[in-house]
Amino acid sequence: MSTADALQCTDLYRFFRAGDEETLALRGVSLRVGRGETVAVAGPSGSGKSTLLNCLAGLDEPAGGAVVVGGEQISHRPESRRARIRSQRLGILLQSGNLVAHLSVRDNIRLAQAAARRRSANTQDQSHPAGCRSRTPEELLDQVGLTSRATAIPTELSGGELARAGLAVAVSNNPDALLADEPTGELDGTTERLVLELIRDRAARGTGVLIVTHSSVVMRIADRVIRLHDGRIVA
Ligand SMILES: Nc1ncnc2c1ncn2[C@@H]1O[C@H](COP(=O)(O)OP(=O)(O)OP(=O)(O)O)[C@@H](O)[C@H]1O
Repeated sequence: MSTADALQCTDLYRFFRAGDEETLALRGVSLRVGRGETVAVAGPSGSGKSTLLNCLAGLDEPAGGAVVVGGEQISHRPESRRARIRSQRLGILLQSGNLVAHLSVRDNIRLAQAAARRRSANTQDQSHPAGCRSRTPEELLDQVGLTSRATAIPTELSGGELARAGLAVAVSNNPDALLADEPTGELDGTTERLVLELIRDRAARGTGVLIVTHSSVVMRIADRVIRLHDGRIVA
């Protein structure tokens, strides 16, 4: 098992240009998330939180700086390489959801695991990034309390069930790092606590967790809170 941080970025810059207008969404952001650590990222609307998460996930390319996941650089790499690193080393929970609409919850988990295995086979990299074996779909369904909903498709699930199913898929590859954008935004108190317990359990198994959030409950369970303002870390 690598002793590298779960996730680290150095001096990230990201500009957006619309017509004559240029927005500096990230201005030199550096951070590290250790294995087993949970870090919350907070900040006002427009401070750069989603842009940061997208760059960390390799879904967006920073203009400058570097992102390293589990010891492997994901930034400034061809999309095929970024996709392989995402699939093997990252769990990503975006507000837009991470489930394939026509597949059952169980098949969504199987699909994510098969993609990670296929990419491992292609690169001869058989390591389990976070240092322990991946859970089976049945174990993951049990853990998120969805055994009885295993064959349901996403449109048949409640908001809380969708959040739990999304989390099961995001951690199904036993990721080095879990990146979540407002994972509890729409949830009632009970479901929020359950989702946070599951995230904490994942951290206890060695995954580094980074959560973009406005929730004071999420900030309380985090080991650290990073505050962004105007594309910079201010605390
Ligand atoms: N595709 C884009 N084109 C132009 N500007 C963008 C684009 N995406 C983000 N921005 C700008 O970059 C800045 C940071 O946006 P970002 O979405 O990262 O903020 P945020 O902190 O996630 O906001 P919120 O809490 O409202 O989701 C904002 O000024 C935003 O308008």
